[in-house]
Amino acid sequence: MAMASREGARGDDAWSEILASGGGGGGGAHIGAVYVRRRAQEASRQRNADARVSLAAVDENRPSFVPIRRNSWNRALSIRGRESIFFAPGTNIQPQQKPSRALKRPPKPCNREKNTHGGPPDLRKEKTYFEEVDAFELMEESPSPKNFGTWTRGIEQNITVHDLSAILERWKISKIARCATSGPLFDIMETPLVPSVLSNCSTDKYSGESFKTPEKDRISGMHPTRRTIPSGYTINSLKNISAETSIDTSFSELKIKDEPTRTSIPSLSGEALTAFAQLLMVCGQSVPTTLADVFSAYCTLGSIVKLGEGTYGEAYRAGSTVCKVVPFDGDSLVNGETQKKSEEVLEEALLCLTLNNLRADRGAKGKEYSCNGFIETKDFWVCQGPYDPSLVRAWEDWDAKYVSENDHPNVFAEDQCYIIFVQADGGRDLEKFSLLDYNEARSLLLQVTLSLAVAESACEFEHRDLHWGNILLARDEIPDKNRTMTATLQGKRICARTFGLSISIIDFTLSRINTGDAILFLDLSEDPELFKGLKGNKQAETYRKMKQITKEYWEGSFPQTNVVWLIYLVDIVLQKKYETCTSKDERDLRSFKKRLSSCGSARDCLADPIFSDLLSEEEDA
Ligand SMILES: Nc1ncnc2c1ncn2[C@@H]1O[C@H](COP(=O)(O)OP(=O)(O)OP(=O)(O)O)[C@@H](O)[C@H]1O
Repeated sequence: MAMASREGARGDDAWSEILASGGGGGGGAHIGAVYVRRRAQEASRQRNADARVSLAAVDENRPSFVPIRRNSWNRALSIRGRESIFFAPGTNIQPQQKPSRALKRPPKPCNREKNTHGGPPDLRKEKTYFEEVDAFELMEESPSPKNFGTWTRGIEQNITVHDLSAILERWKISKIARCATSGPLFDIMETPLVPSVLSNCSTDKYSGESFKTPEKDRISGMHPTRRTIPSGYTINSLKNISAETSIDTSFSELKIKDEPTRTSIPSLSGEALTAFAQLLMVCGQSVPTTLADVFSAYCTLGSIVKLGEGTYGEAYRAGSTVCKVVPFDGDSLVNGETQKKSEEVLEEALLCLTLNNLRADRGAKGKEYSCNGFIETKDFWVCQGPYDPSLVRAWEDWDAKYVSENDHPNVFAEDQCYIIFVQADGGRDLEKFSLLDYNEARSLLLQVTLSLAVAESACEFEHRDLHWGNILLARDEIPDKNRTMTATLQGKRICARTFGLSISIIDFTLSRINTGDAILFLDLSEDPELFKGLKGNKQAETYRKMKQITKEYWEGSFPQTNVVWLIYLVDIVLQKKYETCTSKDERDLRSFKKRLSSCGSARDCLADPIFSDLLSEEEDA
């Protein structure tokens, strides 16, 4: 079974082991809270079904790879409401059970390490936490948002450094409080404690086994979950907290009022903040700003170009960055869908920040795990107000050329809220990108495999939606066939030949990750439509394979879901082909695909002979 091989291959010298033994497993991970990004019924299934039908079939006799025109019907999926299951390190979790429990008050940040791990209080954590808050308050003293352009952050290549640890800590506390007031949607469980690696997403050393999310097959009797109450939490005390701190502060209370510079933020001692307030905090803002203010920090408004669209977001090029604009918290349907809520947007931001932590240029040197294959999120902004005319113009230009499936931006209310994800420009998505030759095809496959292997080993990452619209490619302007990229896997520096291609994986809407303190995932069982795509359609079949693998236990760690997307990717390469594709190339790719089906994780796949001449190991990082 996949899990067995995953565990079996974990060792001190992962890379040698991979080379020698044909691969290891998904590696260890951390344990924390589980948050379900739960989807609700959709408003416009039919629209998507129609689109699916129209584009799915390439050839009647051949399985289709082709999703709907705008990449996939899952674009129309909604994430509406989340359940939360908290569990302590070492816990075996059981799906969907809500036992009765009493919870105690959450400790303050300064006590958390002690309370959770039995060690001394970690004052460093408290310090960084308050540094984050201080930084935030300094921002409030900064020039008014009206003079946004003068702020010393987020502009062009400047990257805002977020204290993920502090953000997660605050988010968790607030989340618990929110859950406590909103009914029995979450569990807290405790088993013997092992250290947690809060928010570092395995960039520090850990011994994989200690931090692994419990596997489902362990749950069925072998290791019955001991559900007890972690110290410091009771339902009643949580309710008290939320009452004390007005956790139900409505969004309207936080909206821009007449005074633009300072919005009152719930007191720090109260711990809990609304998701909207936390989102502002993550963005380093006291109040929302305007779309024009954000975009003019990156480019002149006249130069904005729309690059692509999804159900939730419109991607625009702004200078050297790409800004993905996602409306949220509004009542109106957008593209037939309910808008995302602040909480969902906040959790997506946390996921992006966790993946950012894997980047080689972020955080501590000598990381155990690093890779640059996930799109870099440079910043986030909360905006409110009319859709800027410069964006409307860019939207209409794109529509004239490609015919948008999205609603015209004039549907948005004048006081609509938006989150802007400021990302690196990853290039063109695979759907539109033409590979030149077999080496580029292998480079694509290798970089995706390597990125997944690192993230899967570091933080139990599973993308779960890696269709061709979610892989971006860029080719070096000056081709250098000897170009390499490096990644770190369990402390070993790996060098991979790229043949001048670089890939970026985007769109983590369906993804699952273990931040070290929390598991973020989407409960796909709430969306049966996802699994009803056309028979023979490669993408639809891939969702169904994931369902088989996970047995609908979506909170669990199943690195094999990464493998099925790699198999899908080989199919795409075989289908797209490239001019110089020979029958030998095709044969090699087909046998690679066959071998993939016996892999249990992306890390297993990395050991495949198809990559062997492209990979080398560097001296210890
Ligand atoms: N960082 C980026 N660099 C270049 N192009 C991008 C970038 N981000 C997004 N795009 C373009 O915009 C398109 C839509 O982006 P994305 O998939 O993130 O939107 P979405 O609304 O999250 O989609 P979904 O409906 O699947 O949730 C992509 O397929 C790609 O063409």
